Formats: sequence, C-alpha cells, structure tokens
Amino acid sequence: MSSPPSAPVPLSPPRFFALIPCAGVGSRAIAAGAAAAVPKQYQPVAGQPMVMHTLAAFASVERIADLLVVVAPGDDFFEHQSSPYAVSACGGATRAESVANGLHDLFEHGARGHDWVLVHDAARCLVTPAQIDALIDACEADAVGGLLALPLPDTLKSEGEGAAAGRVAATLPRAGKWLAQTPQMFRIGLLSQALQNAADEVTDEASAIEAMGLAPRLVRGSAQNFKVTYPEDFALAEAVLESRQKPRRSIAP
Ligand SMILES: Nc1ccn([C@@H]2O[C@H](COP(=O)(O)OP(=O)(O)OP(=O)(O)O)[C@@H](O)[C@H]2O)c(=O)n1
Ligand SMILES: C[C@](O)(CO)[C@H](O)COP(=O)(O)O
Repeated sequence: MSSPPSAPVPLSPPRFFALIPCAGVGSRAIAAGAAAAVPKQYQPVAGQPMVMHTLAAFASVERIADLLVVVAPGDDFFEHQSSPYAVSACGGATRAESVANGLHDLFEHGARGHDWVLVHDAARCLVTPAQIDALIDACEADAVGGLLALPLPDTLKSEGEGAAAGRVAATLPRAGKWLAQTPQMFRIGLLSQALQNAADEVTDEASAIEAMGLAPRLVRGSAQNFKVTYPEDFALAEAVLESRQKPRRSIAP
C-alpha cells in the first residue's frame, strides 16, 4: 500500500532584509577638478561618515531581520569601524551589478526567495525609519512590491539636441510622473531573476521588475530623502541632519 502524499510544508513567514549598495565612487559629487579623498558615501556629514546615517535609519526598523552592505572589492572602510553590520566586498562595475551580487550573498547566508529585500542607496543618508516602515506597510501584502517615489513638483522640459543643445525643446506633461527614490522593496527571488534578465544599465530595481511586465507600487516618499549626488548636496544633507539632531526649542507660554 502506498503512503498518502505528505502535506506541503508551509512556508515560514517572509523576513525583511536590507541591502545597501555602497560600492560607487561618487564621480558627480567631486567638484570639477577636485579629487575626493574618499568616495562620497564615506565623507563626513553632520559628524559621521554619510553611510553611517543611512545604516542607523535601517538599524532602527525592528522588522528588518538583517542588513548587508555591499562595498567595492578592496574597500576596507568597515574594517576600521566598530559597526555591527554585515559587509560584503562584492560590489560590481554598476549599481545593478552590486545589487545582484549582494542578493547572491544574501541567498548564501540563508535568505529565501519569498523573503523581502529593501534596496537602499548608501548615498540617501536622510531616509528615516518612518519612511522605511511606510514602504513596508504599503507593500508587504502587494503581489509585486514597490518603491518610495515623489510626484514631480516642477515643470518638466526636454532639451534640444545638436545645435539646439542647452535650449528647451518642449515642455512635457508632468501629470502622473514620479521621481524614483529608494528603498525599493521586492521579493528576493523575483528581484534576483529580474536583475539577471535585465541589462546592466537599469538604474533602479523597479526598472528590472518593470521589464518583466510587472507594475511596482508607488509609495509617496519625501523630498528630504534625496540622493547626495552633486557637491552642493552635502551642505543640504548636513543642514537637514543637524536640524533633526537639535533639541526642539520649547515655546514660552
Ligand atoms: N558600481 C556601483 C555604483 C554605485 N553604487 C552605489 O549605488 C548608490 C547610488 O549610486 P550613485 O549615487 O550614482 O553613486 P555613485 O555611482 O557613487 O555616483 P556617480 O554616478 O556620481 O559616480 C550609491 O550609494 C553607490 O555607492 C554601487 O554600489 N555600485
Ligand atoms: C536608484 C536611484 O537612486 C533611484 O532614483 C537612482 O536610479 C540611482 O541612479 P544613479 O544614476 O546610480 O545615481
């Protein structure tokens, strides 16, 4: 007599991982002609290397089970820090490659395909635990996943080409246009597959998912969650972080 088929083993609830691509060189952050001593994510902002602010925000989110920082091969920054974060020197030539390599590392350390991963730029050091929680709340029951993003606040122009470069070619409709931010949150298995299919030029995780015919959820982020990209962004990031650290002045009765 054959034994009855065994009941399928129920999947354990998905966990939430954070993956921080931190392997860039910050070429646009270097002022024309000036050489930066360290990549932008390690430059001091409001008393700490920029990436430490980013990591502190994720460390405050209780639902994040584990966090992996992806740095460039040979980068020894975290060897000189007494920080509790897991670090993998598996950064690639592009951001997409750094993320794909980091996902591989997460799998090797026990992550499963149905776990969630929140990918977040090291250079978005102003993200807050509340914004991270808002993304998780909005996406954890979603079939695809999603990203923080901001509706376009300004009038949108396209630039001419050739002899018309530097001049407006057209004013484009901005309704329904959003600026993609991070974190971007997807199932680890799905994202890994999407990045394998996608070309290296995809500039965010959502684009790789979209290329599979799926539609990531847009979750409203904040203008303060900007990416430090150009030299002038450092002073703005510092001002915002310092304003958060300052004790609020009480208003006299
Ligand atoms: N090969 C790369 C390129 C970028 N990043 C990371 O991806 C994030 C967003 O990228 P971006 O702001 O473009 O950083 P850089 O590539 O360093 O900047 P630039 O393009 O100006 O050189 C950054 O935290 C950066 O460290 C990465 O992990 N691996
Ligand atoms: C992922 C990202 O921050 C979303 O806006 C952005 O696409 C990164 O682009 P970059 O050219 O690598 O800075």
